[in-house]
Amino acid sequence: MTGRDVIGRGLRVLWAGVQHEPKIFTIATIGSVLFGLLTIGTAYALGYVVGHVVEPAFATERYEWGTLLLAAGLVLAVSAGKVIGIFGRRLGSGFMQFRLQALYRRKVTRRYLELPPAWHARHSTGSLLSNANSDVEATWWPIAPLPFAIGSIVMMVAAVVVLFFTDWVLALVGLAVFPALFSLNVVYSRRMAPRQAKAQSLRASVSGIAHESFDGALVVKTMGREQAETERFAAKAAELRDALIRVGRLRGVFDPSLESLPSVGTLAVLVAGAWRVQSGAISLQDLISVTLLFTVMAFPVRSIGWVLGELPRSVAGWDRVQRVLTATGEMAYGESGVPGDGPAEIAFDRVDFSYVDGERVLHDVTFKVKPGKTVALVGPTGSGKSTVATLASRLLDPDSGEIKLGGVPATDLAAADLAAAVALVPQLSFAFDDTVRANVTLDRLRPDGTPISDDETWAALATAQVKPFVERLPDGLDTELGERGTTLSGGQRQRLVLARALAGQPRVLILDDATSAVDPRVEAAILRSLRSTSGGATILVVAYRRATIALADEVIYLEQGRVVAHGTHTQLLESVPGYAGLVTAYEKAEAERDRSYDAEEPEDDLEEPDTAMEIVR
Ligand SMILES: Nc1ncnc2c1ncn2[C@@H]1O[C@H](COP(=O)(O)OP(=O)(O)OP(=O)(O)O)[C@@H](O)[C@H]1O
Repeated sequence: MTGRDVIGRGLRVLWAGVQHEPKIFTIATIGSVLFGLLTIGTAYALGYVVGHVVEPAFATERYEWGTLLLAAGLVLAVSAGKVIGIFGRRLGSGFMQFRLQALYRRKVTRRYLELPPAWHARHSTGSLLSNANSDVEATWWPIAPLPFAIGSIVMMVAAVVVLFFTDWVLALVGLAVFPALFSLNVVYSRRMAPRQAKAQSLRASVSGIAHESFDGALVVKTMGREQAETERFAAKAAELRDALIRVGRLRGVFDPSLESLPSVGTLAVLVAGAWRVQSGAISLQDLISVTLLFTVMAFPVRSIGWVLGELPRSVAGWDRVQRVLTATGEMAYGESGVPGDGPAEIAFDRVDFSYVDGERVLHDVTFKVKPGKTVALVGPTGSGKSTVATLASRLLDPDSGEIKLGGVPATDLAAADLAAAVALVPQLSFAFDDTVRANVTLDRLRPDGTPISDDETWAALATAQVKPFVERLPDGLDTELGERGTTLSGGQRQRLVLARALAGQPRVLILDDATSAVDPRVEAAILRSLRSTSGGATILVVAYRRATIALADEVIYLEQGRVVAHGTHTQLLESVPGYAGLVTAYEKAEAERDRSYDAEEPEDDLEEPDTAMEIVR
């Protein structure tokens, strides 16, 4: 992108911002123009004071009180006007900048949530954070000095006009200095563009690495990778440092030039002005006014540089924000609901799916889970169980074939209806830094529009076998869980997340290895409790334990993305050698684990500990 493009594009970005906040922008610009014109007024008012008060006082050695008061009034009036101008400009600029930043943060975050898991898999958390923070800030940084810069341009034009009325020679000095100032600002921003873009993208990389290191802190520590990880971060941080130094160097060259140009103008005015005063073409008052004009204008004119100098960063930020806002791939939702109430049927019909082009993960998957039934998905690792669970909850869409929920194609369901009807409890449980209650209810409303009550929350906690634990917490449902629920054990967190799914009274419940960190006896109790109390849900459970599998009404056995067998556990045990082998292996592993669990204290979290084992066939 060339420098000219940057200015053009940057101004278009700012124009988009102005269109969002036209009223505030107008107030800020009027304030700024007022300030600009009164800045010229200041120079001429002070010139008037010198010409009408100071000069006569030197000549006559006495004050003209009337003129003195008039001069004082003039200076005060100009200052008061400037105060109003500054107030309007600053308030308007701040409002505009912060409102736009807030608006675009919301837009970016909203878009993140709409984009599909495949998009998230391609973008690091660090760069997403950088989009929502520094990119949005960079985009709207120059909008704050924009009204000031517009006021300053008006001021420069007005100053040239006023100068022509004062003296054409001094006006020529102005005509030389002001365009030079403007041009210098333009060259500055063009040179700055590539440097700012580079620094902005490195900020995202540094943030990405930092985020990854913090997230994986435990791995880094336990694997003794602190040094390597520190070096990886240091290398990127050094690149960012160098990029910022290159930005700083350019600033170092241009800033003093921009600062000193008006002073050169002042000097030129003094030289030319002294000659004009001598030749009687202008008065001393005029010379003072023009000299002051160049001095007081130096500061506002810098605002043009603030805008132009930051435009490249703004454009770089805008491009990165737009990449998120215009990213496609989100799912289109229909407008249907899941018909009727109570448990809903899940049906897969000839479903093919691939994450990456050409690498098919599911082949021709067809099965039905009748309303209210519990079906276990069983298969070796990588056979596609999680993929089926993810498709069933419509986080992904199949390449071909169809998935129906309650007889309605999943793609026809409205987003809210889908979320209300289907709950997926994933392998990785996530808890918010909030209370137990907030984590379970998520402020959701029941179908009749009322909030989920405490009784319902307790019921969900009981079904998830975590009620006794929550009861023992110091503040019960009001207990704060800390960041990501770090105050909970893995099993407690999994059960809390399950309770969250249950509290929404889903009609389809999909458990993707959702209780892996839970004692097998508790897991069995959960499933039993789910079947007897939730009553309203069809359950699809990715299962790894014989006890869980045996609890299901039916089993779907997957191998390499294909449904190899579908029937009861007993039928499959007898007729499918692969299945029998896998379940036997699970059983052996469980026996090992059971021995270790038996050696520990018995779990007292079970709601119905005595019956939990009975249901294990
Ligand atoms: N996000 C992804 N991108 C690309 N390939 C993926 C992705 N997720 C899973 N896969 C691939 O899809 C196949 C099925 O994975 P899936 O997670 O569904 O299997 P699974 O049966 O649940 O395995 P496990 O029992 O180990 O959890 C695997 O070959 C896996 O490598």
